[in-house]
Amino acid sequence: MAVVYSKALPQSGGANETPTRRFHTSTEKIIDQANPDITNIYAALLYGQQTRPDNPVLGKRDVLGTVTEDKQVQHKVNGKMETVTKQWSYFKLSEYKWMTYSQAVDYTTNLGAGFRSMGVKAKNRVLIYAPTSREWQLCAFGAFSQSMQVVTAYDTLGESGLLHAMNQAKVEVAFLKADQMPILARIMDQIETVKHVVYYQDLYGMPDGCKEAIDKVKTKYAVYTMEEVHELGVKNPVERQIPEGQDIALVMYTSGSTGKPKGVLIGHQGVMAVAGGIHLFIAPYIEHGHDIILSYLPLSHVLAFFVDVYCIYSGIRVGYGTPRTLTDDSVRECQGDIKELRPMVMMGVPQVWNTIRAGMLKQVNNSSWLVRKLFYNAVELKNVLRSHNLPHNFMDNIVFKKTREATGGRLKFIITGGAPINRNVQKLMNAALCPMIQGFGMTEASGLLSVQLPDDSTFNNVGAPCPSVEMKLVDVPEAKYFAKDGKGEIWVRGPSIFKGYLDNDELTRETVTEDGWLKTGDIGQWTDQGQLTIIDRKKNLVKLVSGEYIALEALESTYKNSLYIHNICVVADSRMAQPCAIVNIDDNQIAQMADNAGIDYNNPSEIATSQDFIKAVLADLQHVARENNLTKQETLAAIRIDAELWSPENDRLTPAMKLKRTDICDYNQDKLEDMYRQMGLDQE
Ligand SMILES: Nc1ncnc2c1ncn2[C@@H]1O[C@H](COP(=O)(O)OP(=O)(O)OP(=O)(O)O)[C@@H](O)[C@H]1O
Repeated sequence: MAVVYSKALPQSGGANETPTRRFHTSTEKIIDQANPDITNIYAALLYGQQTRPDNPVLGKRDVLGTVTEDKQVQHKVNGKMETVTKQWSYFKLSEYKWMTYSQAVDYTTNLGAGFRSMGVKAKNRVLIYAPTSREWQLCAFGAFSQSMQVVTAYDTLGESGLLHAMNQAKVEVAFLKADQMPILARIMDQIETVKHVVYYQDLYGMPDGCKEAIDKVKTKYAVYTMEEVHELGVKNPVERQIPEGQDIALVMYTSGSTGKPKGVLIGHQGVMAVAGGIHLFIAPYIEHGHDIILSYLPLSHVLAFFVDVYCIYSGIRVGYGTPRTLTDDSVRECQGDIKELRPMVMMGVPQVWNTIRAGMLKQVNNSSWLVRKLFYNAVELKNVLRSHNLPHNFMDNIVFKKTREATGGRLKFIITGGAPINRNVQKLMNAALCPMIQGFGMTEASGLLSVQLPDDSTFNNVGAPCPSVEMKLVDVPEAKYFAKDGKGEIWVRGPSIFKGYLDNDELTRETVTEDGWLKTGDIGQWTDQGQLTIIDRKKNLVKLVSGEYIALEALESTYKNSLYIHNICVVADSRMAQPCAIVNIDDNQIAQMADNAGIDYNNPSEIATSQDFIKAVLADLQHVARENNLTKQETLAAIRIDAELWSPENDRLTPAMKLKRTDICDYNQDKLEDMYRQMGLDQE
């Protein structure tokens, strides 16, 4: 009999809403804390210290140096191949060095005492503007040990965003990596409330320009290294001032996919309710005190943050890595983070998995016909066997040995979230690596709202509601989504819901109802097994000229099946009968793709605008549409290519790797207008 992952509460639901559903084993009670009675984030670390004091918990690699290499790149110029020399620099890293629970408690207690002796008090705010690292998390726990609040700012955030976060949140202390100091130096005259600046640096040192920036910052602020603050704490010990559950832990800014990031007030108990909820169902799949997770996604994003906290609480070691050093190819004279750490669990946003998939398929597609056939059939077979609960791991040693070894060979399951994952990507990862589970989360819910279990072999869903929330679907009449058909906007309620937006009560009232339901803005549907499927986001539903709605994100996820594209932004409005798209193709790969498609060109810089190449890519995308049974009105009518790789650095993606639609359209205005002309649309 099929498992039912969530259950409807009796006597719930109404004319415009589905019954309320909860995780199948917690229909009586929503989980509101981690056990035993852990309602604040610092207590999660203390719990680890009490239960496994000498177990390693936080691991990092030191940067030992850099290695610069010349690379010969082939380019076709005026019909002739030319070789250009480019310089690339790579990090050389140490092995992982671990801090035990006891050491982490001592260090953060001293750091908190250090903050206190600088004059920082409970409820004051410490802004962390640094990449994901052990230092990031130690600073956060140091602040929590004295009931200070942490304000998060993505390390890729530009000057204006950083200034906005610092001034809006009335930050007292700014904590940075030395590399970020030049940015602080540039905006320091406009910073209003900061009194102290604390920085850390790599063992190897800091990049050019940072020392001068630090000197400049010192003219206005008291500047300390992290070690100096720690030493201050050692010399001036004070009692820890552990927060209450209802205290605010974080001012976390959303990723900004729908506009300006909003400052979300997240409570300690909210995060620990999520941790308690996860523990209820994930504990059987984990070897606590032994398993390791690789943490490399931005800690300023809720997804990475709550997973780290859960791991610290439950005894999963957290090893820090960076997107720049994950694989062996990206470092020198050492192994990449994945192979060095050999994690059992790893998390990623769909963009990460899409890149891994493209790498795998490139290798497979370059092999002989027989190997290709064997590989693709094995992917299908392993998924089928898994879905019937039949033995399938024997295939790992025959077909998937290489792909598994590339990720250290110990992965038990991988987690994807933050945006929809393509079914084919999930299928491939299930087979070539290990089970991939999909979660659905939101900053306003302290992280997790729903997630699949590791032995759930179904696709196109984000699992059951987390035991820390209850959920219902509510009519969205303008888009013709009705609860009576089992569809509607996802509303959630529970202890993990946020405490409001910073300085924006009006938006808080619009987002949370008086009786505590958070309106997620996402459109969902229940499966027969009680899992949630996300059909789209309210803001990304677009009405076509026919009056029908199309779901942009869902379409993008489908079109990513084309191996031509690195990323895609589907564009539609009420003048159109069919959508069009801006397609992002990596300019390092475009020449190879054009060669494969037999397209003639004189210079690679011409390919993105070559009509023949555009036609070839569009034809492939239309083929993908047919293969996936998209309707005519969901099929792309035209495309244009943007060959500058979209990234958070060039403002085309949010730091959580989601599309920044407005920015993408602004940067490609000419291309859009050209496409609209081709589609016979009036210019607005
Ligand atoms: N597995 C998933 N599938 C589809 N969408 C997802 C998934 N996980 C998260 N999301 C989307 O991410 C949203 C939450 O993201 P986050 O809190 O980072 O802010 P954002 O919505 O991206 O940014 P902003 O609120 O500034 O526009 C959810 O509301 C949902 O739309």
